[in-house]
Amino acid sequence: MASRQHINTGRSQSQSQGSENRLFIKGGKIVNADGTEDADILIEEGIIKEIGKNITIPSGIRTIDAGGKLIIPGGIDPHTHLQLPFMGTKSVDDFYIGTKAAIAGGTTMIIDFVIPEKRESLHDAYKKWRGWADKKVCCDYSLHVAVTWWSPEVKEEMENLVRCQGFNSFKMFMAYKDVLMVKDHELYEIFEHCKKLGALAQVHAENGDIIAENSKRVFSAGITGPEGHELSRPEDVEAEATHRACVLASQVNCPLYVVHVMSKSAANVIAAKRQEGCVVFGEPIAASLATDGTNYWNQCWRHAAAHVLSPPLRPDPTTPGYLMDLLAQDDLQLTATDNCTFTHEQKKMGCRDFRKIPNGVNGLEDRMSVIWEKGVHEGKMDASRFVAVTSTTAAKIFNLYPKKGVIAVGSDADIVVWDPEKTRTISAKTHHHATDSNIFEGMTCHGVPDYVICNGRVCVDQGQLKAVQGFGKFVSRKPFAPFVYDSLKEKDEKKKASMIPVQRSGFDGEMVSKTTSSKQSQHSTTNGDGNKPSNGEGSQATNGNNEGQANVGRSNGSGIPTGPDSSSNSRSTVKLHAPPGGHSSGFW
Ligand SMILES: O=C1CCNC(=O)N1
Ligand SMILES: [Zn+2]
Ligand SMILES: [Zn+2]
Repeated sequence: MASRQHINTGRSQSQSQGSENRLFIKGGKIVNADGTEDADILIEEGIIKEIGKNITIPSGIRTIDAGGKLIIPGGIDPHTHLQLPFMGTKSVDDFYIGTKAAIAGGTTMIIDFVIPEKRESLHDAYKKWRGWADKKVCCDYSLHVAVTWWSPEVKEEMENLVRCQGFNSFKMFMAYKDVLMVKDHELYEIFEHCKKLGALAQVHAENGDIIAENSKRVFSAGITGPEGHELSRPEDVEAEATHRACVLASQVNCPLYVVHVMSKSAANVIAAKRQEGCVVFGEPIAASLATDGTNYWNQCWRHAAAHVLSPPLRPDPTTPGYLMDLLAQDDLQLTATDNCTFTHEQKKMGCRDFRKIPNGVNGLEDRMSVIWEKGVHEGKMDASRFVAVTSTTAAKIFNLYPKKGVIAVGSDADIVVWDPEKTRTISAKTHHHATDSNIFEGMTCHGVPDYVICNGRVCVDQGQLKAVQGFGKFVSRKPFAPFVYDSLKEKDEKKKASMIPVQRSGFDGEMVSKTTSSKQSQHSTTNGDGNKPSNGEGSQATNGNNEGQANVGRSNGSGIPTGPDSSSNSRSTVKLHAPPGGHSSGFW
């Protein structure tokens, strides 16, 4: 059970006054990511003050009877795009409507994205987004910043945002060529800078160059409908970029977060890299966990276009179940929605050309119920894992924990009384989004919030939505999140230990003597990074094949670097083909 520590959250009494600044929740089963507990909860001034069985109830306090229900941390959606100017229009869920819809479904915090245009100051863009959001949000929110271009000024602004404005995450697009996309060498430098700042690097992982070429060819072949969207960016294009981002990040040992994982192939890349010991997090979204790309071939254009987002949903109908399995076993780590909604009128901008269909779907209101239905009710995960993937892990990754993401003394009173047996059928006719379609239309889900409490204010009251515009606050975040950065230290040390230059006797190019001892001698037959020289690299010592025995992932004591760090798994020593002179595990 989460430690019960007191945390100063900085929210003054007036901010959390709300309809009741004291609340008592009795009779429920508390579910945290690390366990469950039958206990009551006393809330005062927006903070969880006490958890236990025999709490003295102050007089005049409102009591919520949570008998037979679960008490879970409010959902945290770490990936939304509210009122985003995009593709010649603007997403219709703004910071008021979007956060109201979020609360209706049991989400009590969002993290949205500042997306500067190329050449736009990151700081100016940040101020713009704060101006849009602060007066509208119904629940607490935070922001990531997208790095859509690279220059010394951008580098400096990133540092200022981390040190002075409370940011610890930056997103880079590998797609949207010429609009948002950055190139590999820029990614390398941005990752290196994120690592130095103690920030998390997020990527939209699709190969933008391939998409640009494919889109032209698919359209020229006469395919103008939404099916062209998926045909132009099949899952290989997502998986390739996912792998490339992992390789780039590991060169500089930068922690990586892959947003909207939409395919089996990309998910497998993340799972494999995590097995190798890379610090990489995978974020499937409600859409990819509950529906699929066969919708792009629906006879109804409106239906098909409503499902257009990037990366696209995959036509393999087994994808959602596969991604949910990986999420249940922590090969994928947490869920979001990429909520970026457009009406049918807006989607019609692409009625003759799929490349012009505004990309984006809903999810904010329905994520919690959809994940409960497809994950818990279908028996793939328990309630604690549900809490982890909908709230706690996001709080830990983005350094909001334990202020957010846990039912613990001192934490914010962002709490949901969850009825696991109640059902609801999702429809655009009844949802709270501003859009006129819902990609989960007609889906009946178990798992419905009875009460949703935001910083002590009851915002869903026995199923009735009572969200208040402007009640939410911006939440800043510190760098070097322990959950992210603590596991990097060991890899940093290992690499430092292996970055030893080879000492050589002379530069006259004479054949050096064969190594006689197991440790690297003064006259080694290996090149600078400890590998056997191959065609044209280093001295031409001929020692037969280039193969060698190596303890993958562990220093072998001589300072010769080894392959990908697999120290985190039980893999034994493996026979490696010495890389042709490049570092197989990267260097930093
Ligand atoms: O990356 C993004 C931006 C907004 N919409 C979308 O579908 N993908
Ligand atoms: Zn994206
Ligand atoms: Zn997005």
